[in-house]
Formats: sequence, structure tokens, C-alpha cells
Amino acid sequence: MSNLIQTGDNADITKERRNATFDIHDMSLFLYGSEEILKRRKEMLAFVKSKPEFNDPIPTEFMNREQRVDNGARKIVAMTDNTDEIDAGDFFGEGMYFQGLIMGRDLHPMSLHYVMFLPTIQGQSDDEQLDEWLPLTISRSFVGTYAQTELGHGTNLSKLETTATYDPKTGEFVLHSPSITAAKWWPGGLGKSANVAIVVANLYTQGECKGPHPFFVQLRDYDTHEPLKGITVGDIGPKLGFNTSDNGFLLFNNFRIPRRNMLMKYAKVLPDGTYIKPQHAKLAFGTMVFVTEQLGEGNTELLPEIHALTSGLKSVVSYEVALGIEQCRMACGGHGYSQASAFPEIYAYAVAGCTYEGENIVMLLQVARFLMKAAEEVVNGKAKLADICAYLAKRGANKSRLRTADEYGGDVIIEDLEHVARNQVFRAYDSLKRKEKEMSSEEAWNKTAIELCKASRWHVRLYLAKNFLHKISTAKGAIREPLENLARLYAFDIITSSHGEFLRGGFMSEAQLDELKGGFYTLLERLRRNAVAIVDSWDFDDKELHSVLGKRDGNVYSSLLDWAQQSQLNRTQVLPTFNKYLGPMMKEGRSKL
Ligand SMILES: Cc1cc2nc3c(=O)[nH]c(=O)nc-3n(C[C@H](O)[C@H](O)[C@H](O)COP(=O)(O)OP(=O)(O)OC[C@H]3O[C@@H](n4cnc5c(N)ncnc54)[C@H](O)[C@@H]3O)c2cc1C
Repeated sequence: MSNLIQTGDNADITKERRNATFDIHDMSLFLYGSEEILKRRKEMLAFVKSKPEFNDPIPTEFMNREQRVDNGARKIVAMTDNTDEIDAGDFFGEGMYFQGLIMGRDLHPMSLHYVMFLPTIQGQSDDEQLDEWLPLTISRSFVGTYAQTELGHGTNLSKLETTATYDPKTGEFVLHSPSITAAKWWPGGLGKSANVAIVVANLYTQGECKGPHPFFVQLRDYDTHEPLKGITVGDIGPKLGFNTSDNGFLLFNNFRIPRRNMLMKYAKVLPDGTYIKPQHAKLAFGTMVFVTEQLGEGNTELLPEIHALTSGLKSVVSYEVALGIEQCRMACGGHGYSQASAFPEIYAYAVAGCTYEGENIVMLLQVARFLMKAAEEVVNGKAKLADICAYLAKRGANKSRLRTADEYGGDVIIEDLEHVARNQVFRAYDSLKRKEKEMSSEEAWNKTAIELCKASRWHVRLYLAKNFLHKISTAKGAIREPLENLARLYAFDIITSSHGEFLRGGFMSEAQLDELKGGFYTLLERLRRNAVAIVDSWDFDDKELHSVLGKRDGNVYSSLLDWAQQSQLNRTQVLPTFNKYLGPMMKEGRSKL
């Protein structure tokens, strides 16, 4: 059932693999979607393993910051040199896997070039600009980043301080940072690597502020890499993770750029300073949360639903993933705390997603804006709801139809989650409306924020559970049962860990909840024998996972000892610090006895 068993493997892990009730290839096929994708994974893996230039001289966790930045720059050049040969240029598709195999869980000096700079050039430039900048971006003629956040302003875009003031006499914008808090802060690759950036600045023309807009800005000399006059730029120092990335700061001192360096697909400034506004205000910021080709085509009808869903998924998924990683780390005891396990790096990598490209609580509050509007429409009998939130207008049952845990599945689970999500949305709505009678709408919103965030979380969890259960229902053969067990475990966990919401108003009885708790333990037992096989089905090679604890062969103890030998501290038996500090201290201690 498992093609991963090899001679010399740890006996316990072999036993686990033999115990599985399904073939892991079938499960991998279900998870990844096609034989072609699995085949491509194997091809890319073999390609990466065949190229010595992708190897690290020592494990990256033993490198200091400068070595990591250097190693990351070396590997990203090697990677992009080789991308065409293996045809892995689709950065948001299989290119992600290719990059992960080479870069591990580190970002690199060109992360923002591909993840933000390129999509912004593609999505926000007019045709003429695209012709000029896209070939240069793709050919790596410069390295770009995306500079929006400021030292004093992240989420609060309306308070950005960097200004781009149009001067019709010269046909230029003047970029300026009027204070310390206006310094751009965080952009990946900005510190030492990037020589161009998309800078988001408040546009002033004809004496009026038109709000934040993106500008293409050269920061450093293309040959010497020295910062241009009027630009102060540098690295912001070490972070929780991503230390291969030189996240940076940037200040402008009346720095001039041509008018046509404003990205003009949507908004425009004409030579005389006349401002042409975009069709839809949010179009100017498509890149920070990746919204669909439809924006590019000017189809904004679905924008609120898509925006609410992407914001909500981003927030709930990144948060739950981070919690899950931490839970797994702790389950490994002391070894989980060691970098050898890879958990510290996996956690640092994943948890950053709770903050960048839309801070999580702020994202939930955006979902809540959409939900409150939908709730208002339902209350006023004018609701035209998309599928995603049609449950808000449904008249659900007053009691859960749950009878036994074994029968509890699919539609009944969804009905119950819909009930709780709907109740929470309308509870938040009622509370908001009550407060709005006593205070300003902004204050009312802030004072209802916790209930609003809860409503958004339930909305997203419902969406996730619905899709999880639906997807599982398409599985065939021996993989169906473990998948159903997993999906139901997910739903049972949501319900039992928030049981108060389900007891409210007698929707569920205590006996029903006890039945579910019992069912939860039964599911855990049923899944136990397939636990290793389920993980194996994700098709992680040791090269990709880069974890001593997660090694395929399960021989973790000898590998931990081997790994530790690579510590720089083990290069000599006696460190100079011993002779400088500890040696004299102990000698003095002995002499006093
Ligand atoms: C690893 C990493 C990489 C990054 N890369 C880039 C990059 O390449 N380019 C770039 O421009 N930026 C980048 N950023 C910056 C990132 O986008 C910001 O950190 C993010 O937008 C949050 O802004 P902030 O840090 O100012 O926090 P804030 O927005 O000030 O948030 C601080 C706290 O205030 C709360 N809060 C904020 N607003 C509200 C509100 N309206 N209501 C209730 N609570 C609120 C938040 O929930 C949070 O708890 C990066 C950040 C990280 C961590």
C-alpha cells in the first residue's frame, strides 16, 4: 500500500505504513488532482536534486544572517537561471513548489519581485507601460519590490504620509517623506537587493490629495547599486523568520520621477495635472489581496463577495494553520523546539501570513462590513444574496437534527453550522444597531468589533466546512473513509470546542453534545492507523520538508546526532570564550577554596 517503505527504515514507521487501509498514491492523486501534477512534482524534484548549485553548503539553520542573505541571493539567481529548463515559471502554480524545493522556507532577495512587483506591473500598468517594464521585469534586468507600509502606518492606508506631488512645469512627480513615520518599512528585498520599487504614495495634483496610488521608482544606480540622490535606504534587521530576506526601509527627499512613472491602467494624471479617477476605488489596490482576472476586465459586480471571501479565508486559514503548527511542535516535546525539527521555521514562515497582505483582524472586520450589509438587506426584505451567504436569509430549524454521531454528516452538519453562523451575524448586527443609537457609527463599530470578528470567523468556517465535505463526497474507493473521518473530525472539533454556541436557545441538547464528543474520540481512533499514511500522501520529499523529525525513513535519533555535529560551536572542542570568561572564573573559584 505504501511505496515509501525501504530496507533500513525505522521499524515503527514501517509498521505504521503497513497498517494503512488505503494506497497512498490514490490519496496523493485525490489531494493534488491529477497524475500529471504528481509526475511534474517528481520531475521537478529530480531536476533540483541533480543540480549541485541548489545545495546549501551547511544547513541554513546554522548560518548567520549575512551568510543566509548571501546564500539566498546565490540560490535565487541559480534558480531563475534554471527555471526555463524545467519550465517552472508559473510562480503561483508549480513554480511555488520548485521554489520551495530550492529556497526551503526562506524568502530571498527576489521574493517581492515575483510575488508583488511583477503582478502590480501586470495588473496596474497601461499598455505602453507594460511594453516598457514587463520585459525588463521578466528578464531580471532589475530587481523590484513593493513599498506600501510605513513605519507609522500599515493597515491604515488613509494615513500614509509619503507624498507624490505633481509638478506640471516639469511633468514630474516629487516623492517626499515628510517625517520619520513616513519611512517605508518592511518591503522584502528593499534593504540591500532591490533597485526599483512600486511605491504607494498619496497623489497630490492641482492642490488636491487624490489618495494613495502606485508609482514605479528607481532607487539605486543600475551599475553601481548606490542609492540615488534623494533616497535613503537600508535593512530593518532580524525578524522572527524570513531572515534571508533583506526587508528594508526607505525615505525620499524631494525625489523626482517622470509623470509616466505613475501606474496608469486605472487612475491617470494628464500632463496639465488633470486627474482621471478609476472606475472603482478598490481597483487601485488589487495586488495586496490577490483578487481575480475579473478586476482586470473591469467586472466589479462580484467584487464585494470575492473581497469578503478572500479576506476571510486569508485570515481564518493563516491563523488556524499557525495554531496547528504550534500544536504539532508541542506534540514533539523538546525536539519540536529544536531547529532540527523544522517546526520553528515552519511556524515563523506561516505566522507571518497573519500580518502581511492584510492584517488578520482587519481582514475579519472587512468581512464583517460585507456581512452587516447583507444582514441589513435581509432585515429589509431586499436581499439578493450570492451563494456564499444565502444561508443568512434561510429560515433554519430551531433544533439540530443530530441523532447519532455515526449518522451525523454532510447536510445536517452544514445546517447546524449555518444556524450558528446566522445567529452570530444577526447578534452582531443587532448589537451594532443598538449602539449606533447611542454613539457615532465609528464608535459603535469599534465597540462591536469582537462580535463582528466572531461573525466573520463563523462565516468562513462554514464556507470551509461546506467545501471540505463537498470535496470529500467526490472521493472514491478506499480513500473515501479516512477522508470522511477527517472532514467529520474537523466539523466535530469546531462544534465541540464552541459548544456554548450550539447550546444557545436549546438548539442542541447536552445529550447531543455528549454524543458528538464520543463521536470525536471514535473518529480519532478510526483515523489513528492511517495517520502516517495520510501525511505520506502529501508527497513531501525530505528535500522539501527539510526536517530531521519528519524524515521519510523515521531514523530520527541518529539523524539528530548527525545534524548537531554541523553546529559551528562543534568545530573546536574549546572555544576562546572559555579562556576569556569561564576558565578564569572557575580558576578563581577553585583558588578560593
Ligand atoms: C514578514 C512581513 C513582510 C512584509 N512585507 C511587506 C512588503 O513587502 N511591503 C509592504 O509594503 N509591507 C510589508 N509588510 C508590512 C505589512 O503589510 C504590515 O505589517 C501589515 O499591513 C500590518 O500593518 P502594521 O504592521 O502597521 O500593523 P497595524 O495595522 O498597525 O496593526 C497593529 C494592530 O492593530 C490592529 N488594528 C489595525 N487596524 C485596526 C482596525 N481598523 N480595527 C481594529 N484593529 C485594528 C491589528 O489587528 C493589529 O492587532 C510585511 C510585514 C511582515 C510581517
